[in-house]
Amino acid sequence: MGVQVSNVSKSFNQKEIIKDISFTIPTGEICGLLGPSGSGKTTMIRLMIGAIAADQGTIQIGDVEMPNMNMLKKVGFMPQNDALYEDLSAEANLRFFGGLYHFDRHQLEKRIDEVLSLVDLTEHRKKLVRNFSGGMKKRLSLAAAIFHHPEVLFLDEPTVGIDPVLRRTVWDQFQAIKETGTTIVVSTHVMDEVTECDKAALIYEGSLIQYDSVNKLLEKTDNGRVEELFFIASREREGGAGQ
Ligand SMILES: Nc1ncnc2c1ncn2[C@@H]1O[C@H](COP(=O)(O)OP(=O)(O)OP(=O)(O)O)[C@@H](O)[C@H]1O
Repeated sequence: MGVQVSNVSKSFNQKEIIKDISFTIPTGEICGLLGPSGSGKTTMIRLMIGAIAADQGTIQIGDVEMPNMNMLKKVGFMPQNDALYEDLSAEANLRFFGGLYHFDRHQLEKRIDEVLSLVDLTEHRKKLVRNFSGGMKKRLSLAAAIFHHPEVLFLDEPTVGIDPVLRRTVWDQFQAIKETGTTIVVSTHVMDEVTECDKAALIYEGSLIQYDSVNKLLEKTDNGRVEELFFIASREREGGAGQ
């Protein structure tokens, strides 16, 4: 399923945080939401999953307008701060999250084995999450987010705080999930990660400054680095403010 964002705006306390954003993510692609800290990436994800309602505009997943409770069964979400139970083991966490999707006992245990293997945590399944490293927690959160075979997966800064080697492993896992036909929306402020994505939405101070395939975006730069597009936007803002 694809995602369509049409003229979406959102304010908090009279301050416009998302400013008239539109873009369309085709089915089965990885779309990066890139932007500096505070630019509005998390807010955009919360709008897309229907956790908050837009003030203006519409968001559709497939042909269903969000927020929509039924669509949540087809959507996976990995929040920025891991929503795991520290006092439970990895497998007990998954049993809890899996239980929310009404799997029967046999399916539940089978799926726990599958997702633990996918994120390479099988040998740590009995360990309490409290004793997990940051990277292990990220991988377990990913396992929970994909547990119910979502058709669209939203990942909010999934690689924050994990080392470069593990980052590679995590991206390999996202690519493997994409190969199953899942659409992935992933926010990051690590500009180099754009090359892992098919498309990227560049968000700056709540505005969408660019949306295109990653190849085309990089062609717009002199040095092949996407940061340049943010520098240009920032200079244009400053120039505009001075006029
Ligand atoms: N519920 C809220 N109430 C008031 N302000 C909010 C709320 N949620 C977000 N904001 C503000 O909106 C702006 C964008 O925040 P958001 O978390 O979407 O940015 P971000 O790009 O995800 O940043 P980061 O990478 O640091 O997580 C920030 O100024 C933040 O303080």
